[in-house]
Amino acid sequence: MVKAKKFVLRKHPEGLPKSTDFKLVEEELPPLKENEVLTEAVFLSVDPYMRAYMSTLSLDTTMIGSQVAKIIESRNPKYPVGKYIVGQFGWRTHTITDGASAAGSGPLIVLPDLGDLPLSLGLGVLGMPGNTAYFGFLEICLPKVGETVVVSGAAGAVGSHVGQIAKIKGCKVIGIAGTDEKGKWLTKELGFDHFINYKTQNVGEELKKVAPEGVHCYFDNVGGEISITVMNQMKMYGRVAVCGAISSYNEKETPKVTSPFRPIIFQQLKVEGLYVTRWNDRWMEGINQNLQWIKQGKLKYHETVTEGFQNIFNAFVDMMNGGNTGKAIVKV
Ligand SMILES: NC(=O)C1=CN([C@@H]2O[C@H](COP(=O)(O)OP(=O)(O)OC[C@H]3O[C@@H](n4cnc5c(N)ncnc54)[C@H](OP(=O)(O)O)[C@@H]3O)[C@@H](O)[C@H]2O)C=CC1
Ligand SMILES: O=C(O)CCC[C@H](O)\C=C/C=C/C=C/C(=O)C/C=C\CCCCCO
Repeated sequence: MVKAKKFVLRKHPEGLPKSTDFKLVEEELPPLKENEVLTEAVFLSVDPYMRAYMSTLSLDTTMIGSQVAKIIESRNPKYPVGKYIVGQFGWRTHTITDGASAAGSGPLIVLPDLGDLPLSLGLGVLGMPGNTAYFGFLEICLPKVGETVVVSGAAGAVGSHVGQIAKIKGCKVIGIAGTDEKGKWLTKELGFDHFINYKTQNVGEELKKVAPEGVHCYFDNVGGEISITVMNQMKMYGRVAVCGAISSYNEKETPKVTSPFRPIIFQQLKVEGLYVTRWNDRWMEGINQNLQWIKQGKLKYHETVTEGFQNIFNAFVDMMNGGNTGKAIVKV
């Protein structure tokens, strides 16, 4: 009999989540039924959406999240033992699934052969964040060669990926993030043209200096005043991809911000929200293109790894506080 360990939500958090909002429990798993497989987590993802969803999750249910898991027992020929899958199984060590009804949304996929690349990329550049960057930027910002692109949350899983795709597409790229170390990584390693530290610099003034021509595309991961500031400097008919609003996830009420309607109307901006499951039917298109760019050396990835399933809460809060560069993951 396999005993799974899992974190359940004990309390809806107020502000930044606390470890006491969760409880680590064990669950005895039953024998497999026809078509079921037993999986064992090897890497787990921690993502900002988890905080956005927490207030709607039922108490005493397993905290949501995706993981790369190894199939360790199988009664389903589609998922043989030894294969690795990406599944929305939540914060748990072992899971029984029949594939068709995988927990959560998003496709349950068998990881393609990644050669020497780490399996954990299935949670980052070759998974949901990578497809968010690929589809969210290319399908909504519709970048053109020579255009100026601004990315907020630029040093994170999605933002650092968007900026690199923008460089691949021949754009000038300005990243906004919260530490100078992140800025150095963006400009020296990833080829961003400029960096603005929103914690220590005046975003509006710095943006005017590095983009006097104005901004064609804004890929927004953070929302709030940063975004209004960028939108005020956008060119006529600029495009805004609204991917996330992490600046508000820990707030009880949606924070009051300066109205964005003046730039939206006067600069006739196209502002479009996105949710990556929109492209579930093209999932492998994004993964394959991102994989090709990695192999060509055009797309670099970085992971901030926390060791130990028991430390997943720390990994989550550390990411929410800006402790990560690139994709934040937990290695079991
Ligand atoms: N719409 C969709 O389908 C999807 C949306 N998202 C969204 O994209 C965004 C980025 O996600 P992801 O790349 O996974 O996360 P990241 O890897 O970027 O990690 C979150 C980062 O957000 C930054 N941050 C935290 N608080 C604030 C704040 N108050 N103001 C500005 N920046 C802040 C921190 O970096 P720093 O040091 O710069 O502060 C932190 O490292 C999130 O908003 C997420 O919800 C992600 C996936 C899919
Ligand atoms: O179980 C689920 O359905 C979660 C799906 C996770 C899956 O991996 C696919 C997509 C993840 C999308 C992430 C979206 C975001 O991060 C943005 C989420 C919420 C925005 C809330 C804005 C609140 C403003 O105050």
